[in-house]
Amino acid sequence: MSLLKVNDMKIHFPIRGGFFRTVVDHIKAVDGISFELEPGETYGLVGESGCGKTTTGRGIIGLNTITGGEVLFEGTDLAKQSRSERRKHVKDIQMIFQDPYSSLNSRKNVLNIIAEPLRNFERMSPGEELKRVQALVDRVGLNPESIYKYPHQFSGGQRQRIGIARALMLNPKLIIADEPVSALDVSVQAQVLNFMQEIQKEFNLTYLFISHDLGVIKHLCDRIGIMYKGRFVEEGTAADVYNNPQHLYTKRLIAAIPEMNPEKRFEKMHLRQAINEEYRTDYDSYFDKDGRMFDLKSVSETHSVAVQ
Ligand SMILES: Nc1ncnc2c1ncn2[C@@H]1O[C@H](COP(=O)(O)OP(=O)(O)OP(=O)(O)O)[C@@H](O)[C@H]1O
Repeated sequence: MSLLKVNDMKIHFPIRGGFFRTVVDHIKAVDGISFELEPGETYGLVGESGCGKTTTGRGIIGLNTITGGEVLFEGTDLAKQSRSERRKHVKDIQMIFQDPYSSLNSRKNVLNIIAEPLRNFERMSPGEELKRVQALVDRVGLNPESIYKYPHQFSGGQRQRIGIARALMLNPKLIIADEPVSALDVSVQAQVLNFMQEIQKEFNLTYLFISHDLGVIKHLCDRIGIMYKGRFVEEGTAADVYNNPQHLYTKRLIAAIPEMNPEKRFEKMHLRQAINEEYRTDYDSYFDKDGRMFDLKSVSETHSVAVQ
């Protein structure tokens, strides 16, 4: 059984207008996406800013109300459960956020930050709690005395490690990592991602990585879904999506990845130019693999046929 099954999920936000603030339209932030995560798998959700990635993550964890479709966690539809039933599952799904500066409470020390999720779910003696926090602080590579320090006393990479320790505190099955390294220096990004990969087996974790940068996460992911305007334009194994992209939009994301090799850099510049010439003003029209153009509205149907 899949650990997570997102089935035709829709999250529409109402736009209100007029004197009576009636609903005049909707922002279709997520408009019918489907994907599954097997236990132990790493799935990448990739797309440009505003395509609905964060809304998807928040919908799975219950922070955004789902307006259509379902989210099954270990076969159970979370949205249909009572609050107390949902609580049991909510501790199995933890989120790591983009900005380790604002996501940690600056007035709490590391001990209280890391212990907080545990205190919400389990009763434990202060001694036991301290032991667990110390073990996690050690595992994420921070000094034992770190637990009495405050977030501003750490570097960006160290703060993200504190965020990871907090997420691990409840022994979750699924971690949703929303742009976990995009606020960090390039040199630190790889360290944090490598560390996340290192602990995956040890803690039996399944990852949903959310990123605007295919280059950053392609090495980590088993499968990738490419999102555009609330829908999937393409989904497949990371190798297939990266080496054999079927959609112009995916090709464009790949072309945007900075190239370190000077010879390939030139090649990539040409690719970018060619793609830009092929594009009209928007990405709403795509070329399928036979070179036919189709409208984005039909992309989800085309996609579901393609992946069967
Ligand atoms: N609570 C909300 N109310 C109204 N609109 C929202 C809300 N949250 C998100 N949106 C809109 O939904 C769309 C998708 O936003 P979302 O944050 O999910 O995109 P994203 O792909 O994660 O982009 P970014 O990486 O910039 O956060 C955007 O147009 C955004 O303005």
